[in-house]
Amino acid sequence: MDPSERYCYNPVLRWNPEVEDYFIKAYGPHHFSRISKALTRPSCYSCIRVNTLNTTSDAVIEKLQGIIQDSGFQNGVDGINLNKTELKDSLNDSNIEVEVGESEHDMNALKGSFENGTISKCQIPGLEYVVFVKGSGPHSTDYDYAPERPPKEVIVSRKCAEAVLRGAQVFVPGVMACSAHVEKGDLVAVSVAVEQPGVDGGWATGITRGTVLQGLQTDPHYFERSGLYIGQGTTMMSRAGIFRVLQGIAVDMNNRIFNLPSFHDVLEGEIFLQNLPSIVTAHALDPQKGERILDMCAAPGGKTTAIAILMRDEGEVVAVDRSHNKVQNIQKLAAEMGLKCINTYKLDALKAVCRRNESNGMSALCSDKINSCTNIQNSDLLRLHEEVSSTTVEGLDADTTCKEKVSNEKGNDRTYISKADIRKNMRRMRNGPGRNQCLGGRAEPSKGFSPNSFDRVLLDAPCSALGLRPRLFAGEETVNSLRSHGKYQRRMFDQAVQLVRPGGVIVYSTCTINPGENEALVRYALDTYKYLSLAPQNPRIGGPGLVGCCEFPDGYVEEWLRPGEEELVQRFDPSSPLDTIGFFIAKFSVGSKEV
Ligand SMILES: C[S@@+](CC[C@H](N)C(=O)[O-])C[C@H]1O[C@@H](n2cnc3c(N)ncnc32)[C@H](O)[C@@H]1O
Repeated sequence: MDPSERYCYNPVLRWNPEVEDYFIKAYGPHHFSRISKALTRPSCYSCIRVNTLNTTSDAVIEKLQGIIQDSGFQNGVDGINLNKTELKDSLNDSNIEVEVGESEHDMNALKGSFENGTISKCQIPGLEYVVFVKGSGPHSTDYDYAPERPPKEVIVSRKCAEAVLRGAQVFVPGVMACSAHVEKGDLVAVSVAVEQPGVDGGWATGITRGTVLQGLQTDPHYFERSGLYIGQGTTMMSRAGIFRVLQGIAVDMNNRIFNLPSFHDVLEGEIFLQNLPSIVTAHALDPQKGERILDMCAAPGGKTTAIAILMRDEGEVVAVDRSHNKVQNIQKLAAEMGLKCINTYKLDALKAVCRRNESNGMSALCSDKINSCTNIQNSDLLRLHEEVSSTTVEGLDADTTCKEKVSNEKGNDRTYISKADIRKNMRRMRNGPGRNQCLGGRAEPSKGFSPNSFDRVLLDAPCSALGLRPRLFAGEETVNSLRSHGKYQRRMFDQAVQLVRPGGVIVYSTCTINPGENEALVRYALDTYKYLSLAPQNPRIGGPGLVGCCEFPDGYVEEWLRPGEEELVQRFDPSSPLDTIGFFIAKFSVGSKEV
């Protein structure tokens, strides 16, 4: 095999065959293949939301420029220097039709945002507080291959590789296999073990941790790893060390396929790394000062804090999540950003509505102040909740569903102190103690809220996360698991509808490309609740939704949007010039519930 075909990054995303058929019906074969390709790559820029209550975009840009200079990025070491033409080309390099009218205007504003340099302000009206930092890639890497002297290699797990593509290092737990005789300081080619179809019809990588590689075709999964090389690095310990210690950096990645500056733990309280569609979601909700807002699936709090800042910290944002630890994370983020209007609760969003108990004469004990029920003994309601909960998909828990801020970098608790760590500590000293140092309070449980008690509700639903990038494998979702996600989301939406007041607003969003969790939810909402209508969103930079329906081999028909509805939702296509994650936003106006 030609080494240039083997030692390169050209992954093909694998899907469950039925899911692939379904998506091909939805998008057409060429468009779906572009989406699949785009999903294997990270977006070409980092998107930073500035906390306008504490600072300004200009101040943040100045600080980030200093940090980038300190870290050597600007010296071309990491290839981040913005090449205007390159970037404009990458934004234009698509066959996807860009929507017209307002959206085209916003789209041009987005392109314009990149024209001033490496770090730039978003030029979409209203989003000037969003800052973009341009990355680069894909770069080709010379792995110094010679027929008799194949490069020393390290194979990493898929999760590790996805984190590396986003800018992380290779940590010890991520290493699956390594060449014999690797010593500290060796240059190694890093490839990824991706799931392959197994004999039992499932998927498996088939590589046991600790496998010795010879660099020969007899190595396990040699041919499958063709085109799955994610860069070159220097080992920070010997082969024996890598498989003996439990943590630390195993490979310092110094020759990456994609270079994206990492701003984790930088300027805490002043900025938040957030995907552009998530920021747009908060705008679509259009929260007003003094209102009472519910964020039903709020952790880690990215959209909660964006909403609170749009409200200038005036009013109340009730942020709930079913995971205790995740609720604490929202509290920490709110404290870090200095936001006072956020109240957090641990609550299963499927049980978010509490009612007066009319059947046994007991009154619901709802706190007048916060309308949060602290006690409820309605057996009928509880039974209903049990039924609803039983539709929960196995494994659809907090950790697997909130993938927007995926943390694969398990090895972050490392003992090795790199120059990067020293720089980080210096920055911390400059920036104050930050999120990790501030204590989170207790995650107060809630038994739910009174019907009609919120002006606006955001349901950023747990989903299949099939829009997240970069992704190297998509075979785990089946048509049935996708349908289960849809059922779960409809049950949550039912709760949202009860909690919002007449005249209020519901925004529903997901980070998946699956129409069954997007357009089909909108169809369910409009057909079930006649007093709901789709509302226009501002800004609108995403594309139109999918119109029509899909008939499955088992006869099930999934209905999407009807003509005229498509321009009222925002669908962020990962293969479009915006280069965002796959995302979907629908906004509903709530009419009189009496009808
Ligand atoms: C997509 S993430 C939310 C991201 C968040 N809105 C943000 O922007 O930072 C989905 C969240 O839903 C939570 N979740 C899943 N099932 C839930 C349930 N039944 N009740 C409440 N939260 C749930 C997960 O713990 C996860 O944090």
